[in-house]
This record gives sequence, C-alpha cells and structure tokens, in this order.
Amino acid sequence: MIKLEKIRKAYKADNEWIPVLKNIDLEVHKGDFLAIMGPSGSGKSTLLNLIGFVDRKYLGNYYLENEIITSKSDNDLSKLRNQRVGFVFQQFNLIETLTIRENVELPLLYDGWNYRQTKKRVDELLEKLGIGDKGNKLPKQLSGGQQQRAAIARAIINNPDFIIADEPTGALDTKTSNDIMNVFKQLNQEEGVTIILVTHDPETVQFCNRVVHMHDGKLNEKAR
Ligand SMILES: Nc1ncnc2c1ncn2[C@@H]1O[C@H](COP(=O)(O)OP(=O)(O)OP(=O)(O)O)[C@@H](O)[C@H]1O
Repeated sequence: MIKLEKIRKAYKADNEWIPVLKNIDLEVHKGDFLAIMGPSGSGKSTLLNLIGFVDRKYLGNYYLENEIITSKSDNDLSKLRNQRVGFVFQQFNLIETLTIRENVELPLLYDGWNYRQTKKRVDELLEKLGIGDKGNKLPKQLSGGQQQRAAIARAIINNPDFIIADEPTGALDTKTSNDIMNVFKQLNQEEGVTIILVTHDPETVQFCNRVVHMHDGKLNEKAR
C-alpha cells in the first residue's frame, strides 16, 4: 500500500544541512499494525509527517497504491491528507469549543456530507468506541482515555486508507494506555484498519504486528 524508496531529508541549521532521514526504505501493507520506535531525535516524527502527506520536502520516492506521491502539489497533498489518512496525537488535539459529536463529524463535513447524513454515522461510531453517551459533551468534560477514543473516532470516520498515531498513549496512565491500544487492535483485527504508530513504550509495541527501529535517521526492522 505504502512504499518508501531511498527517502532522504535534511534540515538546515546555522547554514549547515543536517541529515535527518538517511535512505529510508519501508513498505507498509494493508492491514499492518506497525510500530516505529527509536530514541528522541532519531527522526520518527519527521518520517511520520512525510508518510502522512504533511511534508513534501524530501528526496526519494513515495508510492501510495503504486501511484507516485513525491511530485504532488500542496493542494493535491492536502486532498490526500483529508481523504486517505487519519491522525491521532498524544494530546488528542480535539477542538475545545466543539462537542465530541461535532469534532468527530468535521472530516465528513469537509468531505461534503450534510449534517443529517453524518449524525447516524457519528453516533454509531461513538457507540462502537465506547463513548456513545458522550456526543453532546465538550472535550474537557471527558477523561484522557475518552478524549483519545473521540480522537480515534475522528481519525477513522471517513474510512481513511491508514491511521497515523504519534505517541497516542504518551499522555495516558498504563491502564488507559492498554484500553486505547485494545481499541486500535480491535480496529486493526476486526476491520482491517492499517495503523502506523510512533511510541517509546515497549508495552505499546506488544499490540502491534510489526516493529521498526529508527536510529540516527536509519531504519531497521526487527523480526518478532
Ligand atoms: N523543523 C525543523 N527544523 C530543523 N530541525 C528539525 C526540525 N524538525 C526536527 N528537526 C531535527 O530533526 C531531528 C529529528 O527530529 P524528529 O522530531 O523527527 O525526531 P523524533 O525521533 O520524532 O524525536 P522525539 O522522540 O523526541 O519526538 C532532530 O535532531 C530535530 O532537532
């Protein structure tokens, strides 16, 4: 589904280019539940942003479903981002002034749905993720784990090709982290949702079916 070929990226600091991704090759297949691990500063978030069409300043080739992404315009990339990838963040990133239902329906409204069409779909998904009674609440009225469930609902509401999650359990206690990882696992196993996540936490990795390690801009896959 995703194929990265010899991806290189550098940042400029004090008139010097610092390489951050060094010839990264990676294939992600439909239904993968992939963890990216590695020390702070090794390039994990940089790689994730590139996979999620946030960044187009890199060298090498990126194929999505055999289509080359590398030379797309900003406009085309933001379309891809809206339609084909769902994002989940450490700090949930829900809009504080909108209810949970409104947060989750936003990607559908961007996609041209009307309110009447979205309600049933949003309510069903909230129910499935165990927060069916929270649709009318504001994010701050929910626990961290419940907010992350809402963020996962927002990420998958328009059936993206894959989910990208940057330290999705980083702000949660151990029990809640396990609950959230079970949500991801269920989505992966029962609905075939492809998930790519960055984590520092070895316990989180146990839920995944592949793990790759970043070290100083290079990627290694460990057999499991
Ligand atoms: N916008 C930027 N401009 C310049 N340097 C950057 C920029 N973003 C990241 N870097 C540098 O690139 C390197 C990799 O950063 P990145 O955030 O990808 O690492 P990471 O593995 O995700 O780290 P962490 O686990 O701490 O989040 C770091 O040395 C960082 O300082």
